[in-house]
Amino acid sequence: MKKIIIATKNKGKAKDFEALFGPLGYEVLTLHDVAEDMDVEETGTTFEENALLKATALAKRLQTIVIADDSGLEIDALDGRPGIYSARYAGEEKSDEANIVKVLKELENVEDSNRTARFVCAIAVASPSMEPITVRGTCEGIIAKEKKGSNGFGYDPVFYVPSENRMMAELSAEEKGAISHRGNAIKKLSVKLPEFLKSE
Ligand SMILES: O=P(O)(O)OP(=O)(O)OP(=O)(O)OC[C@H]1O[C@@H](n2cnc3c(O)ncnc32)[C@H](O)[C@@H]1O
Ligand SMILES: [Mg+2]
Repeated sequence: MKKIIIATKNKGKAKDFEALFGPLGYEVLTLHDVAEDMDVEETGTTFEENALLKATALAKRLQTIVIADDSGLEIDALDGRPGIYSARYAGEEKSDEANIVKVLKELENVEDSNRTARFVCAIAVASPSMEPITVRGTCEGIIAKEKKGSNGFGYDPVFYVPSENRMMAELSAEEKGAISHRGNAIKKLSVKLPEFLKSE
């Protein structure tokens, strides 16, 4: 089976990638499989910069092609926060539950029409011999007032997807992949990646 390496330790993200790459015949490997000790500091100021940091560090170490994803939630009423700080919004322990509680508290007095938000996903592909590339996918939604659904990860239980009339956490992995920021980024990658591989 063909293998694809994603420089992530986030198991929810890994599941999303499995839903996207599995049907194409790829086995998805993560840092847990190839470099458990690796922890790249996300010092960039954009999703793209952070995705590049993660992808290039692992590509250098493994001497092979690697993909990385840096993603997050931009809430308009919070001037785009939590943004690139989405994973650690409520503290270093990276708790999905605590992050949701914090966001809902901050939006307590914000009415429905002003609760617009989007998920953003930057994917970087790096190899030891090539200039890396990045793509960005987004997914528009509305932050709900309470949690619903148990699929997915992160902010999915409070992210209402108007086109599906459900929370992201109520979608199956396949349904999420068809409309999500990550799925949209992968669609763009499928256009760009063949060029990248040809010149490698
Ligand atoms: O850096 P890696 O190891 O990949 O794992 P991470 O969880 O730290 O990943 P990021 O730095 O990219 O932060 C992404 C955060 O944004 C949120 N997020 C990203 N994509 C999401 C999705 O599809 N559904 C819900 N929340 C998401 C969630 O809180 C993630 O922890
Ligand atoms: Mg991270």
